[in-house]
Amino acid sequence: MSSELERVVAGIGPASASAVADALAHQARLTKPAGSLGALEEVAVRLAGSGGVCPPAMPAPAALAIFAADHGVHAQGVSPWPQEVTVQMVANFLAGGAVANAFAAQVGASVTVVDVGVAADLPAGPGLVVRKIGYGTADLSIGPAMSAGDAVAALEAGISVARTLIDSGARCLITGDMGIANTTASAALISAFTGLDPAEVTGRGTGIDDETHARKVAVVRRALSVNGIEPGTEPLRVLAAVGGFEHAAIAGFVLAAAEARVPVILDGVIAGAAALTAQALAPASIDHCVAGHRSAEPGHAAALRHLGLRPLVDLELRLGEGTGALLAHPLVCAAVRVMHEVATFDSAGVSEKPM
Ligand SMILES: Cc1cc2ncn([C@H]3O[C@H](COP(=O)(O)O)[C@@H](O)[C@H]3O)c2cc1C
Ligand SMILES: O=C(O)c1cccnc1
Repeated sequence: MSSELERVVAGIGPASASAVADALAHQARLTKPAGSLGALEEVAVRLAGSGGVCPPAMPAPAALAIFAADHGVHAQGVSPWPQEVTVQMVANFLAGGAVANAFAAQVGASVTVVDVGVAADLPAGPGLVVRKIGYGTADLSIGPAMSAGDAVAALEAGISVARTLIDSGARCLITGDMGIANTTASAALISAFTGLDPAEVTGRGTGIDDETHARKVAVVRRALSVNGIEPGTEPLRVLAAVGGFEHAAIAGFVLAAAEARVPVILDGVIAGAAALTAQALAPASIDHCVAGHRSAEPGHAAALRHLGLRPLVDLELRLGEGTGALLAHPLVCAAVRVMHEVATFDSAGVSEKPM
């Protein structure tokens, strides 16, 4: 591990037990039946633990970072879309025309696009951060997708983007991705980190027929065997062998947010695969994450189970870009606002339930 990455990992602490206890006690005194806010109570307690303070800081303003990269495994015919859609969608994000832009506008989040490995050059401009590690990864079904050094460089790109956003005032980070064929790399990472069979965690991505799906499962299986990935393989080696530059960068983004005790809302299957990588490098990093939604990809549900996270929203989205996480942001804010503004039985003079 590089010294910078090591420093971030060493700086990550777990949820504060005392803030969690304070949050649970506070929840119990609010003017509502115990447990009546369901999963939102869990989120509020989680954010108290993450920040180490009760009530937790409002998770706003929020900043979305969309990490974009290309994938050599595209050559195996695992996605119905041409590779150049990645760079075209980056231009679309910068012009404000993607679904992620509409959802970010709806919830008041800023949008930063990060080129960590798109297979074409993009002109620098407002809203675009260029931290290119390469022009797409190598084909992970033939050998390692990237070198160990490139994996660390991509992790550090994500660390640096998270720090810049936090330094400029963001109090909630939201993960986003763009990279044609990245659901294949996601499935390989999820299979490697959960131990589940590729057939259980490989989905239909942007929409593929049965024949393409069977090929995609075989590609994931071959990737794991060609690269010698087994249970217990060192996490950085797994990432370099079968990950994408955006997975590595999102993992770094999560680690840096966790170090700073700023909550991260995770998006779909790509974020899930990246969060498994972050968990393998620093288990406590997940204490600072909220699962924004559950995507339709089967690997995402598997990743969330392994992360121990309960998704807030399930709208059968299967888009990525950060869209599911953006939609969850107002729910996370509402959960925290309850802790600040709702009266207690004492303060409001409301009778408590007799024992
Ligand atoms: C127009 C378009 C916009 C997207 N926005 C996100 N994705 C999503 O789909 C891609 C992954 O699916 P697969 O592995 O099947 O290629 C990623 O780029 C992901 O961000 C998009 C895909 C397309 C086509
Ligand atoms: O789960 C996701 O985020 C997803 C699913 C399909 C395609 N792209 C992203």
